[in-house]
Amino acid sequence: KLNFTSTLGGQTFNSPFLNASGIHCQTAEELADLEGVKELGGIVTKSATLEARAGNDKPRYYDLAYGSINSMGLPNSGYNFYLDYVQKEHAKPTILSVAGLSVADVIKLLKEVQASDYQGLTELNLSCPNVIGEPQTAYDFETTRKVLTEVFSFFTKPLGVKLPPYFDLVHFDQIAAVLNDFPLTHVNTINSVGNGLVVDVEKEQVVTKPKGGFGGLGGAMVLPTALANVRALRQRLNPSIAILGTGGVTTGADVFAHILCGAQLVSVGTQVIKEGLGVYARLEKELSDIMEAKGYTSLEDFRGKLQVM
Ligand SMILES: O=C1NC(=O)NC(C(=O)O)N1
Repeated sequence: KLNFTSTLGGQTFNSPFLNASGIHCQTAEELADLEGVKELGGIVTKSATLEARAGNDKPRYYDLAYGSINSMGLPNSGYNFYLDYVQKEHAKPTILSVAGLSVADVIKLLKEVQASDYQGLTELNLSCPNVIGEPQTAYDFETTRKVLTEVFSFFTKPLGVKLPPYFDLVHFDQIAAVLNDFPLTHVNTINSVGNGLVVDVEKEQVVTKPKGGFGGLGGAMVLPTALANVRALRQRLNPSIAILGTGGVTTGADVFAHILCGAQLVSVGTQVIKEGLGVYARLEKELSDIMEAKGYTSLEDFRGKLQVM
């Protein structure tokens, strides 16, 4: 039997698989579905904002052979719904994803989480690319430091951050220099590759309505970017900060690659939309087969051990 267990923020995850925040985790029904997926190690909520949001105009999601583009705009039921949900009894650990449209909103939201009885993990989404007029906070290193300084002046529960992809090695150095100054349990990397554009040549038109068709990219096409961000941050962050790998997972080999680059847990988003929640059973089987073929019995046998030439 393979050992898939790991601990994070005081919680035990019996499997390395997570749902990517935003995919099949916005409503009570979707969250109940996730509870029933035995291969899932934990449940991540849709990023919650102070007030409920309808999100951007539709169509705001489009499926591609090589991935997806989305411009959802943080549609969610408001943080009270998700904070109530995560405080209920669950067979799996939960990660409460939260997002603020301003620093003040983030502080107000996290003060409510701190004051609640919730003992699980919280993840601050600093990287949504789709709120019209809002920047991806984590591309502004000074603001990120400012936000985390204020948050950790009162927040004592397990907290991670969801990061956008970076594309410049100097930017990996700069964001790591900020994050290493705070007692984070984890970073979750990557969020979608922001502001891509898909064109329907036959119609001579964009495929999503918000923002003139600009949206976050996910799925197979972002795997190399996701792996680079997992690897670069694993090389730079304090060992006390775990890495959750998100982005581009369609096969067990992709899960293996994320873990080889340093991921402790691995999220699946676009592929859940394409294949349904049965994808987790397939990924677990494929990962297990790869591990057995290589003689590995535990994720620790190869985590973070990517070889360079
Ligand atoms: O952080 C986010 N990343 C995305 O790719 N989309 C959602 C959204 O637009 O709500 N949020």
